[in-house]
Amino acid sequence: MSALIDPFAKSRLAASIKPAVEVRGASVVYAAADAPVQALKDIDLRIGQGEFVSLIGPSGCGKTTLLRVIADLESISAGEVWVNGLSPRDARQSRAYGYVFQAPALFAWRTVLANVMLPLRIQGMRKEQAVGVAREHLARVGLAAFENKYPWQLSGGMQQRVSIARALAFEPRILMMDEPFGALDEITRDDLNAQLQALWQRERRTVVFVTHSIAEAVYLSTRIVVMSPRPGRIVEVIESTLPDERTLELRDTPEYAALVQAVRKALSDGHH
Ligand SMILES: Nc1ncnc2c1ncn2[C@@H]1O[C@H](COP(=O)(O)OP(=O)(O)OP(=O)(O)O)[C@@H](O)[C@H]1O
Repeated sequence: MSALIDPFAKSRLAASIKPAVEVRGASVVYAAADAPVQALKDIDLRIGQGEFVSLIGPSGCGKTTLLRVIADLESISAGEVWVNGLSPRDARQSRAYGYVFQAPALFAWRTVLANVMLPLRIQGMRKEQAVGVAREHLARVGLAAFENKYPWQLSGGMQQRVSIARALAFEPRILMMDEPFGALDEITRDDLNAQLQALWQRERRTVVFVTHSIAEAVYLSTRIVVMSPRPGRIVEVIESTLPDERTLELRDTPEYAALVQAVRKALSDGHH
């Protein structure tokens, strides 16, 4: 049968791609002074290479915990986690992750260029090479002209772009983003969403993205993981029907509205 008319060709291809992240039956219980807190319960999630996956759910449902478990910043109480076929610890040691937090976390006394260079230098890269790599990544987020500024001389949105350049500079295979645009105004957020989408288009890196915004999740993701209130469980995984190439105008289409509706419904189902 020709591949062109083989109805299962696409799903077979997807199944053959080695997963970037595999979480099986994972639970996290935090020890607390009064009673233990079950943050995650029985999470099963497989993320393919090059996917853009958002985690969305009510405050305190364990989104950050799940991101931290994948990135080896938190350990699981039960289950298994594999990243590129390695344990999260081995993946971290092989520098699989780039991490972008809600606050830009830049060093105020270092220039923009020096901030982006820092992890490269810690990794042992020669200074001249680190300058070149840092400049290249600053250019990709549109900040080439700002390399000699200090973080406090930049707007919040520009600072967050510096953090993204820093996370991408050592070419991580997986970009972990924990509400990176949550503290920004809506216009800046739209702008950075469009830039991040274009960046993902170009590089097709695996992204795991935590957000509270349904609009942001639908605009950016290839799949949206909807979580329930604590203990966090996966209520539904919604596959995007939008084309890979997206512009902000796409948000006015019926397909976009239908996805927003589906996420809203899953969030509400998770509460019951
Ligand atoms: N170190 C810790 N010790 C005890 N409890 C914790 C710890 N870290 C998180 N928790 C609790 O675990 C639950 C999940 O927290 P987490 O930060 O993962 O949720 P979240 O979905 O990212 O929340 P938000 O959207 O508000 O950022 C919360 O109830 C939180 O209070």
